[in-house]
Amino acid sequence: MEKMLKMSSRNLDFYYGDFKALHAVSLDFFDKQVAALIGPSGCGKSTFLRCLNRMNDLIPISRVEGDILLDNENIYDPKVDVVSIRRRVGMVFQKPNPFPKTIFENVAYGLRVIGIKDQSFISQRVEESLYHAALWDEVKDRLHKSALGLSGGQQQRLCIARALAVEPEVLLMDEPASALDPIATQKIEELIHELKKNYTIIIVTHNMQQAARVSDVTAFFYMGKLIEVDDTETLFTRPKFRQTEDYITGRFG
Ligand SMILES: Nc1ncnc2c1ncn2[C@@H]1O[C@H](COP(=O)(O)OP(=O)(O)OP(=O)(O)O)[C@@H](O)[C@H]1O
Repeated sequence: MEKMLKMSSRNLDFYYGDFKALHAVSLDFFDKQVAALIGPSGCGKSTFLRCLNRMNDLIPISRVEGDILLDNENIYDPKVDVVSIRRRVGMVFQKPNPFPKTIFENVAYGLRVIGIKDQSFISQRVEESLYHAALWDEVKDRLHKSALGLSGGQQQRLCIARALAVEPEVLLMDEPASALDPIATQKIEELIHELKKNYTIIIVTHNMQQAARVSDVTAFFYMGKLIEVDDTETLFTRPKFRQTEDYITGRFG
């Protein structure tokens, strides 16, 4: 099947004040694929991820040069509405960050923000989102209890449900399992496998086994540069560059 280009960065430079954190990164992401971003601490993975839904706009000293295209439209074009970009490109963070509200209200939150008032529509979307985040069975009898009573792994799946509720096209995940135990991590990995049937997923991970398990393509970053991107299996078995090989064989990082 022909892969469809969903998102891409073109010659992306990123600065925190005078510090250049990304150097001319050009990278393509295809529809219904999982891409993993790997590399040693500080290489710019999270910075790059946050550029993809303009989360870095919130950092006053930051500056972006180059383009990021979503369905061929530059998301940094001044005409573009940032809120609509963040709706289309959802994000899940390293530490589960549910709001101190009920499980139901956490998932309904984004729908209320965009002005949806129809209660039966909201209820239906909450149920669907929890179902797609593989959490419905565990919470269906306690929807109106606090989200803070859930386990860490459940909270992270709740955050995924919250992101799914507004029907994003792309899902960004910044080390979504690094704060979780092995069983909760496995559930998140299985979930990623299911979600890629409907979404483009881009995941930052420190865990190379995880990248190998969940992703179709892997991109290796080093010191703010994209060194190499390839099919995950190829990158992990026949990397083209010395730095990639050194990293994946554990010589540094
Ligand atoms: N808000 C900020 N202000 C200034 N510099 C920053 C900021 N955030 C990140 N940096 C710097 O930008 C570089 C890239 O950081 P980034 O967090 O993107 O790396 P990373 O590869 O995701 O690292 P890690 O795996 O440790 O999370 C680092 O040198 C970091 O110190």
